[in-house]
Amino acid sequence: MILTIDVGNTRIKAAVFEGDTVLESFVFDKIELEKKIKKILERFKTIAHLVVSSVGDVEKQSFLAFETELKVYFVSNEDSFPFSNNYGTPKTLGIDRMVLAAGATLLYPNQNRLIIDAGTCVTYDFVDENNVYQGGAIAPGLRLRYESLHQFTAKLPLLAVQSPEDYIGKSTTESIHSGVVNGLVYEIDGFIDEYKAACTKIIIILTGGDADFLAKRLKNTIFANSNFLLESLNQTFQYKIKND
Ligand SMILES: Nc1ncnc2c1ncn2[C@@H]1O[C@H](COP(=O)(O)OP(=O)(O)OP(=O)(O)O)[C@@H](O)[C@H]1O
Ligand SMILES: CC(C)(CO)[C@@H](O)C(=O)NCCC(=O)O
Ligand SMILES: [K+]
Repeated sequence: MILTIDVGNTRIKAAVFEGDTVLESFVFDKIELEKKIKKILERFKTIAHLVVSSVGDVEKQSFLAFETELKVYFVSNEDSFPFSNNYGTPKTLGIDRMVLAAGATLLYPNQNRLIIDAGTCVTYDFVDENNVYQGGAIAPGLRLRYESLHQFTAKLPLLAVQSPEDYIGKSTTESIHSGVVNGLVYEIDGFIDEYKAACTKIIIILTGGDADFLAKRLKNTIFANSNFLLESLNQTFQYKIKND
């Protein structure tokens, strides 16, 4: 049994795996980290590995504290991955993006794949049918868009995410909801259309904290899987064990 942990820019996500199956998943704040891990380990006594991928600012020590009970493994850019990397700056490619690319490569062998992760940032990652990671895009996430409008203007209020009634906003709040939600939906549909035009066949995976909210609003029919990063982390670790 393994415990996978994804330290994101805002929150932490974790899941317990037995083979390829998720037994349970968790979301929590950084300050609760050690307490939550302890609780999970008490419930799932046969967890032998803690597998961590982190783009956040959590100290390694918080995880290393558990080394007396199990093996702790941090996924890094130095590991071997199931794809070859055509990114111009592979050393600065986010580890979350590498893990997503690895998961897509292993779970959907020899197909074009686009992984869209709608979290704090929205990232787009493309791995082609020859298992070459080609790159993608980084854009501000849903909540970040609301926060930036408020923070970098004098007059705009900070709103909570809400579905716009229409693309024509008839008030300040409606205009913000339309600009942020419709804007992001159009962006994602626009990217999907570009990739679909370039590839005759492509698998598209939508994940991250806003995946479900966005999936229902897209013109393109996309299956959302908010656990895809954790599943990919599990796959990446299994791949490492097999290839060591
Ligand atoms: N309690 C919450 N805190 C923050 N974001 C939330 C919360 N609930 C829902 N969300 C939504 O989830 C999005 C953030 O997604 P997610 O939790 O995947 O980000 P993250 O933890 O920063 O991970 P990553 O850095 O990998 O994107 C926000 O845009 C927001 O709309
Ligand atoms: C883009 C984020 C912040 C998304 O979590 C992360 O993947 C990251 O810090 N990336 C580094 C830059 C890059 O991927 O090229
Ligand atoms: K993200």
